This record gives sequence, C-alpha cells and structure tokens, in this order.
Amino acid sequence: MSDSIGRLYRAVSAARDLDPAASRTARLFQRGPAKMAKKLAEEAIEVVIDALSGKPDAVVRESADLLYNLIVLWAQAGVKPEDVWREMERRERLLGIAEKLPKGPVPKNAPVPVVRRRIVALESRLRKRQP
Ligand SMILES: N=c1c2ncn([C@@H]3O[C@H](COP(=O)(O)OP(=O)(O)OP(=O)(O)O)[C@@H](O)[C@H]3O)c2ncn1[C@@H]1O[C@H](COP(=O)(O)O)[C@@H](O)[C@H]1O
Repeated sequence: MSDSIGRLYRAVSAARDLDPAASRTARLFQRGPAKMAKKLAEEAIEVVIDALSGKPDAVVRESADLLYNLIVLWAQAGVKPEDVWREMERRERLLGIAEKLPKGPVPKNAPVPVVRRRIVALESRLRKRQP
C-alpha cells in the first residue's frame, strides 16, 4: 500500500505544475488549502455514509478518493508519505499496533517503555470463574 501511496504522491506532486484546465490536481492546488480541506472532509463523510449504509464497494471507491485528497493536502502542507510512516513506526514501537498514544504531547525522544502485560494462564482464569 505504501508503494501505491508513494507513486500517487509523486504523481500529485508532478501534476501540481500542470495546466489547471487539463489537470484536476493542478486545479485543486490553484484553489488552495481551504478547497483541499473541504474536499478531504467531503470524502471522509462519504466514506462514513457508505460504511453506515453497508456498501463496502462504495467504501472502497470513496476511500480511494479520500486517500487522493489526503495526499494532495500532504503535498500542500509539505508532508511526505515517509514522514507519516516514520510516525506510525514510532507509535508501533512505543505502544504496539493500533494503540492510541496517551492524550497530550508525547516527547519525540520519549524512551520506548517496555510494556509488559500481565499474563494470566487461561486455566487460572477459568478456575476463578467456576463457582
Ligand atoms: N488518484 C487520483 C484521483 N482520485 C480521485 N480523483 C478525483 O477526485 C474526484 C472525486 O471527488 P468528487 O466526487 O468530489 O469529484 P468531483 O465532484 O468531480 O469534484 P469537484 O467537482 O468537487 O471538483 C474524482 O472525480 C477524480 O477527479 C483523482 N484525481 C486524480 N488522481 C490521480 O492524480 C494524479 C494526477 O491526475 P490529474 O489530476 O488528472 O492531473 C494521477 O495519478 C491521477 O490518477
């Protein structure tokens, strides 16, 4: 997936300087960050609506539009895909996949705590449940 996003990022960055009459991306850059933000928000809402409506195929299509508009906004903001991958890897090291960072700023150089979960053998849990 990161390859697809990398390729799209490069294509979007290249389209930035094209003729807005010929390139939707160039037109989006010409219209500026507010329009980009509006399009991104619209696509996010479309993904939500299709997901809640139980339309997985539409979710796929709108997710592709959402990623496109997010990548346009990244390019506008000077963010590169590898910047995001690095942050995701930092979080994974810090807290494990899909765990959210604690609220509030986590110092960039925060030591990676060794998170040890208490391992309770299954049979002892079952014993506890038995009357
Ligand atoms: N990946 C995409 C891509 N995904 C979605 N879209 C555009 O996003 C639109 C989806 O959003 P909407 O439904 O809101 O479209 P819309 O209503 O027509 O948009 P507006 O009327 O609001 O401007 C689609 O109609 C596409 O035009 C994309 N446009 C371009 N790309 C890629 O971006 C690169 C540059 O392409 P050009 O913009 O054609 O130069 C190329 O690699 C393209 O493949």
